[in-house]
Amino acid sequence: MDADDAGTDLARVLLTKEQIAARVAELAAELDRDYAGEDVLLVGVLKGAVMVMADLSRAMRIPVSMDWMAVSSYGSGTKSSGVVRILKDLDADISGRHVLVVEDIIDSGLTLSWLLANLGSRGPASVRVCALLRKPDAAKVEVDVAYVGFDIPNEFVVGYGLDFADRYRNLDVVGTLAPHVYS
Ligand SMILES: O=P(O)(O)OC[C@H]1O[C@H](OP(=O)(O)OP(=O)(O)O)[C@H](O)[C@@H]1O
Ligand code: HPA
Ligand SMILES: [Mg+2]
Repeated sequence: MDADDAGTDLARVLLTKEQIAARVAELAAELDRDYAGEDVLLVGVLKGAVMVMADLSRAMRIPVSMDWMAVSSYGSGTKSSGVVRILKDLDADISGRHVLVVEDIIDSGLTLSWLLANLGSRGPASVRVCALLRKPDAAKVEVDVAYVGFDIPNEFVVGYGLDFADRYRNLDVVGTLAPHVYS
């Protein structure tokens, strides 16, 4: 689905599919350099990270493994509840492995800070984060994100994996939602 298909539901397109693809390719090249020769496990955080995981992993040239976790803090609203639940845990044992958490967005940082503590307690060789989007002005906790695609304004966004009430994930751009959709 593109911005035209979304019609008046989108207030503004923040990132076009070309901008997203170009930045994902740059991040992949950086990861190829930093993890060359290492055993790296990409951990995608469902469901939002599906698109960036698919595109980032395919743009990488080094071999990787992939696993998934499902945690949810937003439910169907536009505000983080701050309460993180594990809906699906990793299949892999990460002890001694280099873990790269792949996220669509760091908003308040609450989800990630909880996740990093949780993964860190499992004895990995390293844990780093790659997030397509980050909202610097929304941070409630500081989390160290090694790889960031774009810093964006503190507005609720949808597309490229990001949802509102489980919709708009299949939008090929990232944009802000018109108020009539959620009010
Ligand atoms: O920094 P935070 O304020 O914690 O927000 C970021 C998290 O919120 C979203 O997940 P969500 O709970 O909406 O689940 P979903 O990916 O299945 O939509 C997003 O994918 C991140 O995981
Ligand atoms: O801006 C957002 N949009 C969609 N999902 C989100 N989860 C955290 N922030 C956002
Ligand atoms: Mg969501």
